[in-house]
Amino acid sequence: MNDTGLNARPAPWLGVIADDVTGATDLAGYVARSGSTTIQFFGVPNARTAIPADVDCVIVALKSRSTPPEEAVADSLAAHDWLASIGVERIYVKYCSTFDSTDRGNIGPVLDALAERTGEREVIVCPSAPENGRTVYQGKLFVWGQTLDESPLREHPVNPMRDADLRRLLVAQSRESVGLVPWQVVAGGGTAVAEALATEASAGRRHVVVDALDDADLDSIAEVALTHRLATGSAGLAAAMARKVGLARSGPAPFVVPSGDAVVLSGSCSAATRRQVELFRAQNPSFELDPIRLAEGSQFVDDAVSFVEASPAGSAPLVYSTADPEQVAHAQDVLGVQRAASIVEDALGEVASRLRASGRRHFVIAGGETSGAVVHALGVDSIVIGPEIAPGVPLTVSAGDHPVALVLKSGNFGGERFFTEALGRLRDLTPTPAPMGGTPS
Ligand SMILES: Nc1ncnc2c1ncn2[C@@H]1O[C@H](COP(=O)(O)OP(=O)(O)O)[C@@H](O)[C@H]1O
Ligand SMILES: O=C(O)[C@@H](O)C(=O)COP(=O)(O)O
Repeated sequence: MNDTGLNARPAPWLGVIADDVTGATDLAGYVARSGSTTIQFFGVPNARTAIPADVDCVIVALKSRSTPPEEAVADSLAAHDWLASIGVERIYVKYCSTFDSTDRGNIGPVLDALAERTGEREVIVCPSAPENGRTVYQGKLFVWGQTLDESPLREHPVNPMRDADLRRLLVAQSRESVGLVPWQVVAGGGTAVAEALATEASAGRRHVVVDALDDADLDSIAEVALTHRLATGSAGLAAAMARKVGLARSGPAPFVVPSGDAVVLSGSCSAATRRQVELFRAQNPSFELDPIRLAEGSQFVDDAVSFVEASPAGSAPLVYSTADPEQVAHAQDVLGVQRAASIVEDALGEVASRLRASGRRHFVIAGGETSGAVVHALGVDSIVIGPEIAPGVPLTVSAGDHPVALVLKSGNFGGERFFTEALGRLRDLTPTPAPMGGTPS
């Protein structure tokens, strides 16, 4: 109670700073699964942004995964300060479960800055996400049993990951020393983890990689993370924290999908998305965007928009730049890595905004950077999180007037038939229009 005798509005129990859009939605889906009402903003909201009542988890999705460290630090501190201004006392930094960062990696500088700003002495570093095959053992990151550097992530177009040793990766980026809590300790439970973290901190190792092989390990780590002002990792540890918190308040907010036609937009070149595109293309209208042809002016956004609009009514066409590593390398040789990426991102963003203007309302998007570009082009500021389609990929609807339904898929996630599954879920959740003169369903 406050001094007016009324219940003060409780602050969200978790504030999240995520380094990309699909990373944020990945975490959002897991947290919402345990009953926390979750809202995700794109970029740092301004001081006038209203937070709906009874929100349990507020996420700020940045686009900082590949930006220079100074920029990532400034954006992350701004996100922290805004979260603090709405009363959040526990911050979670969400990076990729495959620890994606460039050569001038910015995860270290962001953790250094947030450790200082929050005053946290023991910074848990735990990218483990067992449901999506990411585990950490003796400080090494595994992806479905392969070490990170031997997994398909070694061929990522922008952040190729060629080392699996998290301590080595972080030491190269951070001004802090980096410790380890090995699995043998984690298996001993939360108290053992807390003691080991304290030992590492008193030896001067402020950032501490913590092993986790499964959800039971994450539950032990979550016990400790919930006593900290700052914790960091992928969606896995945040999900374990949400499980411990349980149904925070009133349960998930009502979730209404607007009606309209769908389009699938894919800019991810991950192994998982390449397979999803290949299977979907075989049975649905599809249009390939080629960065070299776009750059030289022999292909235009108009071509893709016209193609989608000429596709059979009710179909969900695919527009994609998804390509295999040789094709990507060729485009990068000709255009440069960043230019190839931005040509594709700009084109997919423009395709999306033109299709929205002509009435399309369902957008299924593959790729983190790609999703960021599309959401920006659509002018979406925030989304409400709905049910999950696959681990780490929830259905979402934009907040405010004229909503659109968005499925923002991390490149690596989803089964082989993901696009068909997502479109089916969208159809199932869209209210059927009432017959003329009838009562709406
Ligand atoms: N054909 C292509 N050639 C070069 N770069 C591409 C091509 N298609 C997509 N890209 C770029 O590759 C990057 C893929 O990253 P992203 O969208 O985050 O996918 P993921 O989630 O798989 O990492 C984007 O920046 C995108 O613009
Ligand atoms: O943690 C994860 O693996 C994802 O949430 C994620 O961040 C993936 O990144 P993208 O593949 O760039 O979408």
